Amino acid sequence: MKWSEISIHTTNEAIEPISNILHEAGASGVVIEDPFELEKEREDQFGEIYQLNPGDYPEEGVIVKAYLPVNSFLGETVEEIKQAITNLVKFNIDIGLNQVTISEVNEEEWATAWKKYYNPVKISKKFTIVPTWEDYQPVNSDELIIELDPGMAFGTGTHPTTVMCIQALERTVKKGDFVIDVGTGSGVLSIAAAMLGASEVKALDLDEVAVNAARLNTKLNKVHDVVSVTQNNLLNEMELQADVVVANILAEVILLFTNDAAKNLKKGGYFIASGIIQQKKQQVKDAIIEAGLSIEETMLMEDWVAIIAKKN
Ligand SMILES: C[S@@+](CC[C@H](N)C(=O)[O-])C[C@H]1O[C@@H](n2cnc3c(N)ncnc32)[C@H](O)[C@@H]1O
Repeated sequence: MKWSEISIHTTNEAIEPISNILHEAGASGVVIEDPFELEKEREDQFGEIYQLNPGDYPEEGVIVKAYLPVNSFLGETVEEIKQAITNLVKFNIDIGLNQVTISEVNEEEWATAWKKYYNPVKISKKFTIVPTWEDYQPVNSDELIIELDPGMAFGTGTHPTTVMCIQALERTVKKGDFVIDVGTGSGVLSIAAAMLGASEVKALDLDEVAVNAARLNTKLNKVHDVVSVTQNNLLNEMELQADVVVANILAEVILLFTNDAAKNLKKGGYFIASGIIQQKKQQVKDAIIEAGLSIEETMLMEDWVAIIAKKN
């Protein structure tokens, strides 16, 4: 697959809304080139010094980059992104230079581009995500480490929607549980569930690239005996009884399978739904309640919402 890199020279203030616009437009990940990164102390946190190239960073403002698949919608998508960014001015957000450039990258370049910006990150009480090419020494003896090579699949583990899912899994998964992960991407949530003590995890994704990446990552983290990865459209044809169903997919997609999520849960089981923008929160909550579940908790991180619901 060919990928296109969209690069936006903007301001610090606009990073978050622009990242949201890019995610909404289907970008698999967003990279921020902020000159502040060059100054930042990283040694204390991870015991390592990172080699960053000043040539990659703008002198002023920040550059937000994202990767979009080259397909027949690309032109429209880019126009929508440009329009949405320009609209930010109406909300008094300073978009700075607002220089938007598009360039094509091939698969290999895309994968290596990620590696430059992807460092170990402690994302919850228990978990630290470490890219496979980093040599990381745990800070605490009870720290759980997920090694990841996201490859071309979504899921570096550090996106707010993923972080909230992992935090929700920490609260809901018990030893011996059966967990279903809908839209597994790199497999990060399935790996986390297995490390939290689940005895069986079913990872599902429609995208073959994700299925392969998830299989690779489950082996890398030595949880492949617990996690099975299958190509599947949402929960279609599934008649299972899980303790936890977790899904980090956009609200529009969650709305398509809230009934199936409820059907595939045991009594007392949890549905963790993430990837929801604020504006869609109520619609998703209504659908979850309509499916017979009760809302236990609503989490919020950087404008993203995750919901923990229970089957009573
Ligand atoms: C936002 S990513 C989440 C990846 C990972 N679970 C995480 O939390 O980082 C959403 C994933 O859902 C998958 N997906 C989208 N539509 C799907 C569908 N209809 N059935 C199964 N998977 C789907 C995508 O391929 C992608 O890997």
